[in-house]
Amino acid sequence: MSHRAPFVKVCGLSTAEDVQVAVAHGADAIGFVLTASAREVSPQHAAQLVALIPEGVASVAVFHAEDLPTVLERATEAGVGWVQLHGQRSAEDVNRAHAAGFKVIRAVRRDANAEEFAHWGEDLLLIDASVPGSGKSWDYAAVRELAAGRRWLVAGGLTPQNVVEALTLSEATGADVSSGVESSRGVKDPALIAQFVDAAKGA
Ligand SMILES: O=C(O)c1ccccc1NCC(=O)[C@H](O)[C@H](O)COP(=O)(O)O
Repeated sequence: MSHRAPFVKVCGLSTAEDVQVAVAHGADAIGFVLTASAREVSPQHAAQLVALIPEGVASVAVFHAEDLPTVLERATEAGVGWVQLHGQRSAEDVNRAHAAGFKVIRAVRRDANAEEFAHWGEDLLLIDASVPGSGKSWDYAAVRELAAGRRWLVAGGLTPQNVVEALTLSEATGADVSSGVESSRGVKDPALIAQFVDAAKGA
């Protein structure tokens, strides 16, 4: 792990309070799920929350199976600066998102083929559990060599309790959380968001 404070992204937010708590505690990125999910928000709703995010904190729209034209349309409507691409993707998708003015987090499953771990031009790689947003943890040390030298986020099953260990084991640039800061599926708990960001930033 680098000696710089880890990059921390909190994902699947849907209320002003949750955004404000994450920002106040020093989150580097806030994610809005614009794909089918218990956490899905409309691009219009996301736009209202993006307006609360100060300059210097990344606003991220998260997608799964959507094609690039749909990604770009929804992300533009939401007013985010970044897109996070899960699902079957190509280097061309990354290029097209860049050409449209977005920074890109490309998400890969921890058990993806080795070629998917190659650098396709994304700004950040995110290495996730097999099912994104499922809250399932995995062996965070397993991809350390594969991802060495990359800027990447560890994700999947992180909590305020295990994020420091995950960052240490994985040597990732940062961490991403959703389920681990929820009181029930899709419902964020501001106190858990604060605990997570504090813990990760102290790592
Ligand atoms: O959150 C979802 O439901 C979701 C659905 C489809 C694609 C991505 C989704 N979420 C992405 C994330 O929240 C994070 O990148 C990551 O998977 C966090 O997972 P976890 O902390 O285990 O919930």
